[in-house]
Amino acid sequence: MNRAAIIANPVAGNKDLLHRLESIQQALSKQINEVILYKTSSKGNGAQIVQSIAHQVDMIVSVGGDGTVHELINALCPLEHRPILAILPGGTCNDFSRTLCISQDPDEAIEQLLARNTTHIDVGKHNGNYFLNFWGIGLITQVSERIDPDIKRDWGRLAYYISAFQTFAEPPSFFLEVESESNYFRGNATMMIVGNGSYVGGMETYFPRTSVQDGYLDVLIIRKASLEAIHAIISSHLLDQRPYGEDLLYFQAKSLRITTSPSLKIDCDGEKNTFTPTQLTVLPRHLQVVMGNDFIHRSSCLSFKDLSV
Ligand SMILES: Nc1ncnc2c1ncn2[C@@H]1O[C@H](COP(=O)(O)OP(=O)(O)OP(=O)(O)O)[C@@H](O)[C@H]1O
Repeated sequence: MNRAAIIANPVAGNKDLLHRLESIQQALSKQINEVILYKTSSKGNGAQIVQSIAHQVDMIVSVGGDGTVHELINALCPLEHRPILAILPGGTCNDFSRTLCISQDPDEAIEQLLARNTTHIDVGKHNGNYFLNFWGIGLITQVSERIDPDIKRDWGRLAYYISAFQTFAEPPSFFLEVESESNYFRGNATMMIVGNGSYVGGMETYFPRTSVQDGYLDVLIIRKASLEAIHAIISSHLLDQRPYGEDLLYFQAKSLRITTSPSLKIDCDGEKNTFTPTQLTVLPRHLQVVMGNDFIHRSSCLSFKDLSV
């Protein structure tokens, strides 16, 4: 490997790694001829940096949270030559780094970066936007929109759960039509979430068994935010089975066509810039990433006990 670029977001939640950027650069320089360090100057600058350097580097290291990773992969994924992506978790939730089993401890994460064990992972795509972790509408969007930035800064991941409890008291309801290659749903719903990775808000709440290498997106539609639906989700965790119940629907898909009434704001890896209707597809093994030590082991025990798709 000849060249790498570190792209760090100085305003992301966890500042531990920011003070160590020069030492990370030096450590990588022992293995790689040239390592360039960039600090983003504003939202969108990370994407500009990727567009200007991607053809010259073999690896891009994201230092920041899921918003930073999301911005970088949206510039990386449309390219023909895509450098390897490495993630050093420097945000608040760091969902995608967790899916890749990257340690949340800065020293261990740097060790894993230096080991440079890589694998290829699936990427989700909707209307020209790319996502690694999740795509959602309804309750999930309202939960993250209601998060108080002061609570997020002081309480980190807990802010998501405070907001979830507040939103659950008055869940949204909308008309949803979803068509995949093997499933069709039409009716009222309170939330739809599509997972590529398994973490949302720092926890494996919806997709503890999803794989980023199976060529499928996992789809969960919650018709009603009822105790029955919560019970079905908790039971699926405890029993290692697909969530099943009157108030929800769970399936896997390679492509989805989604319409809602009214049009809804989409939460995609935590970014909320797009609206329904939309079409989703999965790009199998589209991106080469640096993985954590347990990734291979975790991937080998991901299937549900009930194997039907
Ligand atoms: N220099 C900058 N100034 C302001 N915003 C920036 C800058 N660089 C990047 N951003 C934006 O900051 C936002 C927040 O960053 P990020 O999501 O990585 O951190 P976080 O919210 O703490 O982490 P997480 O999403 O994992 O909870 C992202 O949308 C990113 O595009």
